[in-house]
Amino acid sequence: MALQQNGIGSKQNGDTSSHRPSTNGNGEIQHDRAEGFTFTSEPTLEDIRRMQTEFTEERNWSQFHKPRNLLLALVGEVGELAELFQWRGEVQEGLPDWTEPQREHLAQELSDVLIYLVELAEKCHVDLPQAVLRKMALNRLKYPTDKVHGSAKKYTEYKD
Ligand SMILES: Nc1ccn([C@H]2C[C@H](O)[C@@H](COP(=O)(O)OP(=O)(O)OP(=O)(O)O)O2)c(=O)n1
Repeated sequence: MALQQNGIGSKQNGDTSSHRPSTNGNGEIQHDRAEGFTFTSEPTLEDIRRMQTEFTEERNWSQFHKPRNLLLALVGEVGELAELFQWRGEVQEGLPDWTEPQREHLAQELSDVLIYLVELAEKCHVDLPQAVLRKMALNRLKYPTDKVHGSAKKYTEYKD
């Protein structure tokens, strides 16, 4: 697995040949769609699950990493993430006013959230990548483009 550094706001390493999965209108994964900011393709969620399992097993911490504890840890990290935005007002996409140390701190807090989320899903036996595909399909059904285009209302507020 090739782990690459990809700082917040960077533009994907200039690697135009890498796969960039996205979904079409039917939820099928497509590749190589032109976008502004994209992620590198690795590590996958399964890679992250496996690396975190190694990390906890090496420390004999599996005994503590039960679903409820993982949920509390996840919520704690979401709180730390929120603190970075607290009292700043709205920020622009790409965080142009943030310093490099602030961006790195943000990258770390986002990573903590993802790591605990992936481990919580694992311990609950939820296959997270597949669950995301199913949920996005549901979201598309709930929010048909012709009905909601340009509106941020919740689906319960739309009249048929
Ligand atoms: N019992 C633990 C402790 C840590 N971690 C891992 C997962 C997170 O990615 C990160 C969390 O570490 P900390 O609890 O030290 O939290 P922070 O890294 O956010 O440090 P701080 O709270 O000082 O900001 O380390 C873990 O899996 N299990």
